[in-house]
Order: sequence, then C-alpha cells, then structure tokens
Amino acid sequence: MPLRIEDYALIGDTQTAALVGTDGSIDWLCLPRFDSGACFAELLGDSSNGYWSMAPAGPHRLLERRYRPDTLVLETEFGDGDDDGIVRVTDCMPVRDEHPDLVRRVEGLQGRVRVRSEAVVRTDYGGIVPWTRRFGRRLQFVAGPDTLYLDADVEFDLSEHGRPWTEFTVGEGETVDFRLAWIAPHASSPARVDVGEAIQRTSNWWREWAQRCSYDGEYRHQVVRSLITLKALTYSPSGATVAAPTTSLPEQLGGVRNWDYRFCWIRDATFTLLALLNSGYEEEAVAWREWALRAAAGEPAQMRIMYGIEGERRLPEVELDWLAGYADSRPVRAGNQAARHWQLDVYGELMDALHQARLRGIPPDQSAWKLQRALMEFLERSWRDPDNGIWEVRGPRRQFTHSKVMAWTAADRAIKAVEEFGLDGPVDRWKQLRQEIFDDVCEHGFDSRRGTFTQYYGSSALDASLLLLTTVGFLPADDERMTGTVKAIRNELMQDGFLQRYTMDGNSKEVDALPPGEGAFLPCTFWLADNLIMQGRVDEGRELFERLLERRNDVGLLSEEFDPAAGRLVGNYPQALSHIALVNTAIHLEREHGPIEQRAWTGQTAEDGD
Ligand SMILES: OC[C@H]1O[C@H](O[C@H]2O[C@H](CO)[C@@H](O)[C@H](O)[C@H]2O)[C@H](O)[C@@H](O)[C@@H]1O
Repeated sequence: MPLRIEDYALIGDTQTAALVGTDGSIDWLCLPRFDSGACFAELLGDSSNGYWSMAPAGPHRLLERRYRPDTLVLETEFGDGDDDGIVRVTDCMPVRDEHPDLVRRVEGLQGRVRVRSEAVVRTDYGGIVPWTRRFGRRLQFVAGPDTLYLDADVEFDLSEHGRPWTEFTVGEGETVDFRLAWIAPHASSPARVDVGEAIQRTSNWWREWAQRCSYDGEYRHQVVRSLITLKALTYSPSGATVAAPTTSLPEQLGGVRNWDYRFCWIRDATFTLLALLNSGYEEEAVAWREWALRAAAGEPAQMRIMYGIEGERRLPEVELDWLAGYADSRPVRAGNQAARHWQLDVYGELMDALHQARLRGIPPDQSAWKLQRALMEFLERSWRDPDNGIWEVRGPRRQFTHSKVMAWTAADRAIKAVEEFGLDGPVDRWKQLRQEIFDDVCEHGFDSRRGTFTQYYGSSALDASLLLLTTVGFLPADDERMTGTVKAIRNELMQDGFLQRYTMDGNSKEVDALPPGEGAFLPCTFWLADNLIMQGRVDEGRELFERLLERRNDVGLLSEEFDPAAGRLVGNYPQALSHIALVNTAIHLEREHGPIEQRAWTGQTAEDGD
C-alpha cells in the first residue's frame, strides 16, 4: 500500500522539490529542475524506481512531524518500539549556490536508536540504474547526463542487491549527517558541506522570507504556510511558478486523469501574482510579470496557455510505461498535451495581471503595452472562436462561457489602461467590443429558465468556473444572475461539502473526452467562499473556508482535489492553485465585503457604464 498523498511533506530549493513521507522516505525528487527526470520515483512506481529511506531499523512509530516555524525545513520524529529511544530526522534543500543539494540530519533525542537508511538512486524517472561506486563515506552514481554524490558520516554497504544501505546507532545529543548532491557530468566533484550549517542557513533564509508577509489577519499561520509553498514552487532563476512539483498523481485513484503539472500555466500564474501582490511579495510578483512578458512575447496568435519554466513552448506528452502509477493509476505522463490547446481565457488573464500590477504602482514598461495592444488586436478577431476552456478539455472545442467572460475581461482592462493610466489605444472600439461580448454572454451563456449561467453556450451543464464572473467584475455578486448561478452551482455541484468542477453526468465525456469521475476541486470551493463573502454572507463563506482548511494535511499542504468518499487528497501535490485560492480567500475574509483588490472589480460593468 503506498502512503496516502497527504502523508508527504514538501522540501525544495526554489528550483526543484522533493516529497518526504511520514515513514522518512524521500519518494519523489527531480534533478536538477522541477521538470527534469526523477532520481527518486517510488511515488509513481515501486522501490526499484528509487527512494531514500531514513528511519529506526526495528519496530518504530511516527511521533510527530512539522516544519520549523515559517520555514521549509522538515522535522520528523520517530520513537522506537517502546518509545525509550527517540530520533529526529531533519530534511531540507538549501537554497542553491552552484548545484542542488539535499541534506538530512539524524539526531538522537532520547536513549539509543539503531537507524537504517537505504539510498536507491535512479535517473530518468526511475528507469535507469546508474553505475554506483563507493569512495569511503562517499557514493557516486553516474548515468549519462546525471551524476549524483551521496556523502555521509557513516559508510554505506553495496552488497544487498545493488541497493546501498547502512545502519548506525545514535545516542542522545549525537548527530549523523547525509548530503545528496547533483552535478553535471563534466563538472568537478562537489566539496563536502557542513550539514548543520546548511540547515541553519536554510532555516534563516525561509524565516526572513516569511517575515515579509504583510497579511496579519487571523489566518496568518495558514497563509504563510501557503505562501512558503508557492515560493517553493517558483523557479527562482526565471520567476515562473509550476502548478505542482509532481506529475500524474491521479485525480481519481486508479483512474486515467493523470497529468504533468511541472510547468507554468498563464492562468495559474496570474492567480499567483494576485496572491503575492496582496501579501506584500512585490519582488516575486515583478519577477513573474517579467517572465510572463518574455514567455508571451512575439506573435499573439502563437501565445501558449502554458510554458516550460524558462518559457519553453514544446512540452511533448509521453507515457512512462515502466512506472505502475500511484495506486495503479495509469498512464504516468511526462509533458502535457494541453500546451497545444487554444484557451481564450489566457488573454484576459494576462491583461488582468498587467492591470493589477499597474494598480499597485508597478507598471510594466512601454513594450508591455505594445504587446498588450497586439494581443487586443488578435482578440478582436478571435474571441468568437470555440476553445478548450479553463479545464483544458480534450473533447471538441466549444463556446465556453468562462472563456468569453475572460475575453470581456481583456477588453475591460485595455479600456482601463487608457482611461486610468493614460495609455494610448482605440478606447471607443474596445468599449464596443466589451459591450458586444457582454451581450453575447448574457444571451447565449445564460439559461433564463433556470436563472443560471451555464458551462458553454446552449448547454444545461453547470461549471464552477462561472464563480469567477464576479471576481473579474463581469457582474456584481448581488446581481440576480449571479446569485442564481451561485445557488445552482451549490445545489448541483456540491458533493459532501466540496465543489465538483463541472457537471459529471453521462454527457460529460462528450465535453472532456474522459471517463467521468474525479475528486472535488478545492480551488473552486474557495471561489464559492469568495462569492458568498461578496454577497455579504460572510459567516457562510468563513464556514466553508474553515472546512477547506481542515482538508490541509498535518503540515498545511493541499493537493488539487479531495475525494470525499475516500476522505483523501487526490491530484498533483502540493498544488499551487489550491494554495493561491486559500491565500486570496483569507485576505478576502479580512476585507469582508471588499474583494476589490483581489481582482479588478471596480463596481462598473459594461451594462451600467457606457
Ligand atoms: O482535467 C483535465 C486537465 O487537467 C489539467 O489541467 C488542470 O490543471 C491546470 C494546472 O493547474 C489548470 O490550469 C487547469 O485549469 C486544470 O484543468 C491538465 O494539465 C490538463 O492537461 C488536463 O487536460
């Protein structure tokens, strides 16, 4: 039985990340970047695909696990059989100087404990067995483009089926240190490091970063944990945030909805920008904005919905058929075919992100406005085209209501750039466009019989993305079309207290081309809380928010979805979109009726404005 997804904690160095289980085993780590092949891939396969365990050798149990306050330094404590002996394993990835490092310290807290560690290193997602050599207390693993070194205070034995292992005893107050480093094969071998100093430096780095959080409300503890998670998912050399550090953790246990999230989605990243700006992280927000402008630069028709972490456009999807999949959920995929999608909303997302930056006094330079004008020209020609929608469905393209509203958002922000920031553009034409889209959505995307907006033009299906119509300012929260939509979504998409993304009935396969069935989508449930707060139903919004907080695991992490029947987190993990939504709703609750800065709602719609 694999560990549950929520049994893992995250450590990372802002260029890649690892998952550490409650059993002390590191079962996922891609080196040197988030999107590289994994050297530990047991998460998606079995022990032959690589892991690094560290726990008492005999019978033992987990006593406690936590992050050092306001850091990404993880401490896991184990008691031996009768709790006479207690050890602490401290894990972290120091923020990188030259190459990636992962350090582990075993510390005796009480009595004497025999500890066992196995370091089964693989490359290319557990598919390649490297050439392993021992030089005293140093192991070297070599395979093609990857060379790894494991330094330890104790010697490893290579005799057990080629799986390096070691056993040692720690007494109270004693420490035994380990360090795994990755280097390019042509680089010289890494010098040894002082693990205690590396852990201290890493703790200080995260604490200083966390102190910059400007949110000081009642959910500060949870907000800071989510922000640290977002920072850990942001590739620091470029400023791009990955949607999650994993691939193919299933949206349904045993199912086929298994995707690679180690890329940067324009949509997700725009939400990230808002969360960062709202919590005082301007530097990160500026880095993201510059990344987005570089990534989207060029011909607007060629803009992508997602990019690699350095802005790469080709992200071919392949199946890793040697991996059995988490809980037998196959296929395991690397790369994401959604990179080739046409999703209309990204133009609105990008226009809105740049508008938000201007609103907060961090205007992009003139060349950004040139790009925005080019995007608007493209959108004026293309907004009527069907697209793959926010959920990236793999069925036929459709006239998705949310996508059209995001085209409206693009026009709205272009108008505001001229009227509020004095930029130059055909504002009358854009006003006409905004009105035209508004009328089109209200005519075709609204079911007047049921009093709700619908997933796509002419359909009866509901879609939780419609909750975003208020946050972008398309309609005020108390407009009866929105209260009707929120009511219908609550009635039909709520499952055991959490929202499904869209109607999953016999017809859903026609839309997403996948067998029905997935967990409840946590970001959408946060969006429902936002709408309730905006309607003035703050207590109901808070109650829902707190229900969502309870779904976080013991170290404050969320995946994308929650399976209410199994009572388990599902989907890629930890997921940026869920943590972003948590931060935004917490801030929103603080301001109660004022989501104003959350998006760009200014109280004026095309209807009552012009
Ligand atoms: O379920 C279908 C799609 O699922 C993934 O997309 C989802 O994750 C994205 C990243 O967080 C998010 O932007 C999108 O709105 C979600 O639907 C997957 O990446 C797609 O390939 C897949 O079709």
